[in-house]
Amino acid sequence: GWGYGPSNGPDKWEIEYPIANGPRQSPIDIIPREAQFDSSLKALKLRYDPSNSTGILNNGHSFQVDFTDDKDSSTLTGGPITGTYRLRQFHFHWGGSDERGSEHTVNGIKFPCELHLVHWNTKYPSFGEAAPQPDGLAVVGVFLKIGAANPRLQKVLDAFEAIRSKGKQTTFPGFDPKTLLPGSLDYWTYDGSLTTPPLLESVTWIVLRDPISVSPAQMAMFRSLMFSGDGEAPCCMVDNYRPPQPLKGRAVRASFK
Ligand SMILES: Nc1nnc(SCC(=O)Nc2ccc(S(N)(=O)=O)cc2)s1
Ligand SMILES: [Zn+2]
Repeated sequence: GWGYGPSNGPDKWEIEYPIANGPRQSPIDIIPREAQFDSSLKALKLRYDPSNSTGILNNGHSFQVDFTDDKDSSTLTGGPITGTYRLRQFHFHWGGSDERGSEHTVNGIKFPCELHLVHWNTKYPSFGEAAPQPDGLAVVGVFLKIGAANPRLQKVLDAFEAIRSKGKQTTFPGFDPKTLLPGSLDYWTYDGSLTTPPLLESVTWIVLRDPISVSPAQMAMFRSLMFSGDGEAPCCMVDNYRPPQPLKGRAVRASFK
């Protein structure tokens, strides 16, 4: 199956997923001076209920924190989207060292890590039905920048000993993802895709301008996870990011001047 190695990584995905060369692929390089300020863009409204967080899972590509999404209790509204999108999970992408790891870049600059909060449009009955629709998903991206240790992030990292290898999961109750957001919700937005197979072109991307902090020691903890399962040759989970894709004429709008 697909992965991030030399034989199954991003340059090979087009073989099984030809949409990899589609017109609205993600991530992209964001060039702030080429983004169009759009005064009609609304403020992002993120309302998350910590009681909706259920578990944390190593899925062999990243790790994700899953949320119960059978009610409108953890939602994204406002911003560039119409209607209500429900939070399903959040996960991260990171590098083997601090100078790479993010999927989106800004003026060609890579961050060491990027957080994705994945939401689906409640005009569809479920995530699975929304995922293939052009307006099916909305992902909020948050950059992580090397600085002071992030105590809120540390709560997630403290669960890692239970999910070291592929397929491992454990309960992760009562976590509020709002604690992982920067002070400002100013954002760039564009029409894109999932950044991993099946690379569905169904994502309204909302990338926050301001990063949150992560320390070098915390980045080392991300790199202690394994792509491999128990009993397989151990392979550190690093460089699980897709590089920027061609913009192909898309507009990138900014919610701020
Ligand atoms: N019918 C379907 N069910 N599930 C899928 S794909 C599962 C899924 O959530 N994939 C996913 C892949 C990439 C991203 S990302 N990195 O945020 O663009 C988010 C989510 S298609
Ligand atoms: Zn992602």
